[in-house]
Formats: sequence, C-alpha cells, structure tokens
Amino acid sequence: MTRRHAIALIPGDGIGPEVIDASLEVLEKAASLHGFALDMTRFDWSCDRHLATGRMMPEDGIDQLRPHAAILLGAVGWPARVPDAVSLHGLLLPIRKSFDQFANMRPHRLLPGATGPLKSEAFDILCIRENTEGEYSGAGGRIHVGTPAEVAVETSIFTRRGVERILRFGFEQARRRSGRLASVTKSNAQKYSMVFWDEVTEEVAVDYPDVTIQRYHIDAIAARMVMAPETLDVVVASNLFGDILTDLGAAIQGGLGFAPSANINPDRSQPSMFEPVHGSAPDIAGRGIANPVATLWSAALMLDHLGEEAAGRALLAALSAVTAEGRLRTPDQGGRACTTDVARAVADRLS
Ligand SMILES: NC(=O)c1ccc[n+]([C@@H]2O[C@H](COP(=O)([O-])OP(=O)(O)OC[C@H]3O[C@@H](n4cnc5c(N)ncnc54)[C@H](O)[C@@H]3O)[C@@H](O)[C@H]2O)c1
Ligand SMILES: O=C(O)[C@H](O)[C@@H](O)C(=O)O
Ligand SMILES: [K+]
Ligand SMILES: [Mn+2]
Repeated sequence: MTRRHAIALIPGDGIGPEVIDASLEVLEKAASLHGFALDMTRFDWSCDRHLATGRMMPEDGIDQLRPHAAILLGAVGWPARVPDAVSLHGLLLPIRKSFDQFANMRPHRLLPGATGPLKSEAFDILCIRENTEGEYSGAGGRIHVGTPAEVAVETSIFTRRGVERILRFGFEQARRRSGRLASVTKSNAQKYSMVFWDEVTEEVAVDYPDVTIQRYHIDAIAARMVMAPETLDVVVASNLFGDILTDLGAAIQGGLGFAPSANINPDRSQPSMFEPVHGSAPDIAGRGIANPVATLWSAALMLDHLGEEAAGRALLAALSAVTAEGRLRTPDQGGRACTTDVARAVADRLS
C-alpha cells in the first residue's frame, strides 16, 4: 500500500501562490520517486478572501486544517488592501497558536553557490523562535483613540510553560549539533520578562550539563551574527526577537528568497506548518520572478517531518545542485530566471 500524507496548501497572497505552485511539481515528483503520495487540499485563505467575505479564513478554518499531516503555506499579507495586523492575526498567527506550533525552526546556512554579504562562508546557524506567545500575544488595547489623550498598550506575555518548553527544545537541538546554545534576551532593559527568561534558562540548563550556554542581548547578537557568525550555532529567542534575527539570518544566507522555516508542534498531536520566512513581497508579486528556493527548502523540511527523510534529502540535494550550478538565478540573485524555471530545474535534478 502506498503511504499517503494529507497536506493542506495555503498559498496566501502576493508571491505566496507563485512559490507554492512552483513547488507542487517538485513535491509530486519527489513523492512518486520515493513511493508515497501527497493528498493536497488547497485553501484560498488570503487577503482576497477577506475582501470578499470579511474573514481571512472561515470561522471553522482551524478545524478544517486539523486532519492534515502538515500545512504548506506561502505568505500572508497585502497591506494596500487589508491592514497587516488584520491579515496576520486573522490567519497565520491563529494557526501557529491553535496548533501549538511553539517551535519555529529557521535554519540559516549558505546553500552551495549562494553568496551573502559576508566575506566568510562559514555561516550555519539554527534559529529557534518561540512561536505562540511573548510579544505576539495580542494582549493590549487602545483608549481615547484619535484624541491627544490616546493611549496604546501592548503587553508581552511570557509564561513559565512557554519559556521552559522553547528553551528545552533549544537545548535538545544544541545537543544534536555543536553543544552550544545561545539564548537571546534584553534582560538589562526588560527587567521582568527577560530576567524571568534568564532564570528559567538557568533552571533548564541543570538538565543539560553537556550544553554550553551563551547569553546575548538582542542588539549584541545581531552584530555578532554579522561580525562573528562562526561563534554561534543554535540560537533560541522570543517571538519578536526571533522574527527580526531571522530576517537578518536570511539576508546573510543570500536573501529572503533562501530562508526556510518549520513551525513545529513537537508532540505531533496537531499539524505543523512549513513556509518560507519571507512575506508576500508586493513589490515583485505578479511577475513570476520570486525566488522559490526558500519554499522548496521548506517543503524538504516538511518531507523530513512526515517521515519521508529520503525524499527530503533528495529534494535538498537537487536544490543544492541547482544553486551550485548557478545557471538559473532569479533577479534577486542577479539572474533572469523565473520562479518556474528554477523549480523545474530542481524537479529535473530529482532522482
Ligand atoms: N510569514 C508570512 O507569511 C509573512 C512574513 C513576512 C511578511 N509578511 C507579510 O508580507 C507582506 C510584505 O512584507 P514585507 O515587505 O515586510 O516583507 P517580504 O518578506 O514580503 O519582502 C521583503 C523584501 O524581500 C523581497 N523578497 C521576499 N521574498 C522574496 C523571494 N522569494 N524572492 C525574491 N525576493 C523576495 C521582497 O521583494 C522585498 O523587497 C506584509 O503584508 C507582511 O505582513 C508575511
Ligand atoms: O511572524 C511574523 O512576524 C510574520 O508572520 C513574519 O514576519 C514571519 O516571520 O513569519
Ligand atoms: K511565509
Ligand atoms: Mn518575519
């Protein structure tokens, strides 16, 4: 009997559908070569849908996604038509939170042939971003709106459960890699939440005597990622700090068109979600020139998560072969190839 995996596709907005569509051919080929089937269900949840129905996704959207083994998402947001705060809180963030995808894993390394702005090629960092609380909790409010007395409050929420589990996840990853874990805070200025984060780090560290903890403030580690990236390996950060650091990591690995991500529900009780780090890129959308590498790499992470590691490895190898060859580059890489050219070349390389 063929192994089958149910995949929910959420192409989303802007270049989201372009990079997702380009990836499908590659995924289908990987599946057929490796003896499994992907049952894809496409959901048109997006800003267009919001304009038509008043919602980014239906009221029972989360329930519709739940039966799937994984979600593959493009990008969400079209700020000219729907405010970003509405699109993000109406689709992406509810998925991450409802499915308790608390570990957002964002590997940053230079694929063969890819060049970033740094002189050194030694760049291999795994950023683990807390994905369900912190600065993204959505707790706050505004009063006296539009008057001189207006007040806006937005509270970051850090729970012991939330902080402890992301740190444990970080320690586990560090154990599998170099044995070094960098914890990102701002505990000089944020004297409640980040001091708490540091204390929980101390507590959890007791269970990982084999892992060396490095502590950095967010500003200092941002500079370090550029100046001395080889001193970093696994990096664990809060939701917002991780968001910012991973666009920096993406830039160093060659640009946003290269950076993949996996929103993981570690106990596997609910679906995990795979998506490029980048957004909908309104400035280049509609022209078929988005770099599909980040999405293809995210798809490879999805195959690994589904237990199809051989296919995941083959996809990453095919992707690396295409970037190494360097013949097909999208305009963000100084080339003239289109999204589908690159994806087709990756599919051709699969074996
Ligand atoms: N996870 C997500 O879905 C996600 C992530 C980031 C931003 N967004 C949303 O996307 C919209 C645009 O946000 P933004 O402009 O701040 O960030 P963005 O990541 O969409 O774009 C930033 C820059 O990177 C370029 N870029 C991004 N991906 C690329 C690719 N694959 N190939 C070539 N170039 C690429 C864009 O052209 C742009 O110049 C907003 O609505 C935002 O809220 C969504
Ligand atoms: O999480 C966010 O802030 C946005 O969706 C996006 O910037 C991301 O990194 O996924
Ligand atoms: K995305
Ligand atoms: Mn981001």
